[in-house]
Amino acid sequence: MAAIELDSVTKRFEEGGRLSRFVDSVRDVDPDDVTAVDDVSLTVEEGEVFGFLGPNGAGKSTTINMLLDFVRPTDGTIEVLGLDAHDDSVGVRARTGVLPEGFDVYDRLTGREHVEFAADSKGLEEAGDRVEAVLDRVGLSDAADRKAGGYSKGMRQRLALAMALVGDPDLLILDEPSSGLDPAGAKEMRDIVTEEAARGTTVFFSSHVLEQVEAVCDRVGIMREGRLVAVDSIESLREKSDADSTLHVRVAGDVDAVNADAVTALGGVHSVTTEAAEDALTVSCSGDAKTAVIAELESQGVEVVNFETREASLEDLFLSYTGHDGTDRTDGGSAPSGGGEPSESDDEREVRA
Ligand SMILES: Nc1ncnc2c1ncn2[C@@H]1O[C@H](COP(=O)(O)OP(=O)(O)OP(=O)(O)O)[C@@H](O)[C@H]1O
Repeated sequence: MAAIELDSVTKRFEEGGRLSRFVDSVRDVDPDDVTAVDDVSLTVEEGEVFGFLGPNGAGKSTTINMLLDFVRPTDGTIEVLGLDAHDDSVGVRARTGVLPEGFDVYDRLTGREHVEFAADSKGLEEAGDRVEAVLDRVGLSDAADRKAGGYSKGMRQRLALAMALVGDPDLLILDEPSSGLDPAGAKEMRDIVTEEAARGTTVFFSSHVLEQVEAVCDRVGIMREGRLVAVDSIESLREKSDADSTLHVRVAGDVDAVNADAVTALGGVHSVTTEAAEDALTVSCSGDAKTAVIAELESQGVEVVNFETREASLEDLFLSYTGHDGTDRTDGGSAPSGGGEPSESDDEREVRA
């Protein structure tokens, strides 16, 4: 069963406040409205660790808020853990642990009282041992009876994680979970995500810290201007991306004898440089062009001594899919139905913005 199912979900925030009779009769949208989420369809399977990425303002928090019925979609349907996100929001929240972005503490309550409060809101009875266990798990046992107003930023974030974890939720929604954590805290948070996944919990994980995402996620979805422009495993996104991999090839004999123009002419190859001193050439190419490069060298009778590849980093991928490197990948490659094709021109979007 799917843990999260979004079907053609759109969320428009009405900014203009104009009466509907003044609204454009064709699109029925006030040009001052903000389309935070635009016709997004997405399925996250049970037990998956799913990374939700996108630049500032892409629509990630709005999507998360719709899963929890804090915000209602303008169009489309949302199911969480097999329940309707709106009609069964109480049931969804009882089985979901949430670490919200920008969580703040109640200064006068202790850490323990915060987690007890979270346990109470999830309807857990006699939760004392479970509260103790999650405080221990996030490394707050020693500080549990101190007022949270005196907690450091990292301790507040650990407390938020403890509140999300109490009651062994079926779904964990983590919005920027490593914010404020030092490297050791970020590693502990990753370990907790991995442990939760091993116990079968679905984790929906939004973050700007791409190494965190790469370390823990099975698949990622990339949002851009409200639309889901790619959904896949990081490995597949790498294969399909325009972001370059680098192939460094050492050859036997004179590298200047290589027909570099023929290599450059191969599909997916963007540049070739030769280094005579090292008898090597460096090829910048898309992930799936590397085999063709080696085959071309062999067909020229060049003996390949060895080769190394450097894959595009997740940051390169992110930039290539969100267009922040100057390219436009709104074709999405692997975007699911409703997520890939642009539904309006850039001009229209400028008018809206
Ligand atoms: N309550 C609201 N009223 C009006 N516009 C809103 C509201 N909430 C979000 N928006 C707008 O919707 C768009 C998407 O915002 P959202 O917070 O979902 O982005 P995000 O991807 O979570 O960004 P960030 O990474 O900065 O947190 C933005 O243009 C934002 O200004």
